[in-house]
Amino acid sequence: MIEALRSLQARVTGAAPPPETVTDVAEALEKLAATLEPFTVGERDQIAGHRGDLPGRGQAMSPVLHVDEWDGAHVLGRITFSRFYLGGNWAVHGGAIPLAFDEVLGRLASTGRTAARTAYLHVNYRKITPIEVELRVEAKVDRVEGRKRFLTGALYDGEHLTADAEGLFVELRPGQP
Ligand SMILES: CCCCCCCC(=O)SCCNC(=O)CCNC(=O)[C@H](O)C(C)(C)COP(=O)(O)OP(=O)(O)OC[C@H]1O[C@@H](n2cnc3c(N)ncnc32)[C@H](O)[C@@H]1OP(=O)(O)O
Repeated sequence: MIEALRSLQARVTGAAPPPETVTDVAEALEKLAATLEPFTVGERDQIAGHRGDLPGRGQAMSPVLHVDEWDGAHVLGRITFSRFYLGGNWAVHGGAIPLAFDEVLGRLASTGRTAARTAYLHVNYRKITPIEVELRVEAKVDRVEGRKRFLTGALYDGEHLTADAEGLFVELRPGQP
């Protein structure tokens, strides 16, 4: 279902259908939304974001990270921004890149440790990040100071660095949301 939704997002973004097709698609989507409405659950029980066994944790918000290496200290993986993430001139939208970094660094920050939240995320846009190209993602934990975890990450198109990020993730105290 989530994979189909990702595909739909990319198709909708890249399409210019005739008005009758727009109407048909809109009706079909409204029907689908109505089909799911009776199955609305609380956050704890929803599928999206909670299925570690599915690509992208089963959520369609950020692009899927395909993991090649992952431990408590570093991540190596691959990520492809579909057309859904198009900003302009075949470059990924500037807001989608921090989204991807937050997903990777945020998960790494909490791997094998108490959960942490993003306190800040600084992103440098070095070159255009292309749409529909498999990119290499690298991330690591640089240092831990008490509750503070400092992580860095980078996105590469081949040998070209397209963006890098530095984030602070603060360990949550018991009862902190
Ligand atoms: C499975 C999940 C995968 C995806 C995960 C993605 C992660 C996310 O996106 S989380 C959502 C986005 N983030 C948020 O909503 C966080 C909102 N902010 C907060 O909840 C709080 O401000 C929080 C938890 C970050 C820190 O608050 P609090 O626990 O009270 O910490 P606090 O005592 O103020 O600060 C702790 C230390 O961090 C430092 N610090 C906190 N915020 C910052 C900041 N923005 N910049 C610099 N330093 C900071 C403080 O100076 C302090 O340092 P020191 O111990 O040296 O004095």
